[in-house]
Amino acid sequence: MQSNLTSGDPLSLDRIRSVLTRLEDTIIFDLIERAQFAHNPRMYQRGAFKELHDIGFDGSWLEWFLKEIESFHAKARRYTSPDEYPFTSNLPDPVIAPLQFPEILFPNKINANPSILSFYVRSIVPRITRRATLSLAASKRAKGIAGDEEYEDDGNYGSAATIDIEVLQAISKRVHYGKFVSESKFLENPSAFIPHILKPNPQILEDLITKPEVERKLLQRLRGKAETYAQEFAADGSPKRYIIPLTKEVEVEYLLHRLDGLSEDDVRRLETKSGTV
Ligand SMILES: C=C(O[C@@H]1C=C(C(=O)O)C=C[C@H]1O)C(=O)O
Repeated sequence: MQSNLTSGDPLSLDRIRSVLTRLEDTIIFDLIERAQFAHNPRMYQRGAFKELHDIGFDGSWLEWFLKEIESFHAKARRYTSPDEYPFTSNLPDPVIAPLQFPEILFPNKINANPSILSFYVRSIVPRITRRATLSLAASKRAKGIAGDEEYEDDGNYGSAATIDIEVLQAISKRVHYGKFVSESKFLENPSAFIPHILKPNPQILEDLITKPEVERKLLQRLRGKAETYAQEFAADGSPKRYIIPLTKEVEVEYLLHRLDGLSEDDVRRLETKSGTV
């Protein structure tokens, strides 16, 4: 399948929104898979595994999985693509030359993954694994296991972490696609944005990029998918109540730096453009 970055118009809002819709499906179905396992809070606690400390790693089980998997993906040049962002810092260089992607985005270093990881571990995992955790506790009580030993840990640390990483990568891609949305909206009407970048006004920029009807249809679509595939998520909706605002934060942050390093002439030339997407 052609990448959205190398075929057709990568700044077409319709194309970008179709990528966001596909990522919704990936996120929902991966969350359903994660919900089959108990919370397993040990996986997210730094220092909980002596075995990791013994090999010189003092992060959490999940952070170790991220480091190991993202180190390989970095060698395979995954993070040279403008739509892929790692959670791990100080990754190795690619072993083959990076692909030459078109310069679509304005140079930036925005990476919201620390916020995504924290929200996922603290808010999403406990909610979506609640049913499996309670079911595990009931089966342990039936075997005479009571108290703390009843709860939360089914030992499936490898399977659960593998799925966690798929979810995190999909949420990260979805949130950072906000950069393409912002570039598209900026080039459509630069003069609407430029005054609020030159005199930074995040609220006005957020108002300019917000499309309430798009958000309404998206949430309606998601409720339908959740009711069809994952009733336990339908009422909650917390992932989207976080992912949309964070996507917009990325959009605004990208816009705030969209003129960095440009000369007054560059800005003036942009102001005369409109509808260049
Ligand atoms: C992503 C877009 O920008 C904003 C963010 C949205 C989201 O995160 O789902 C939806 C609409 C906009 O408020 C867009 O316009 O499609």
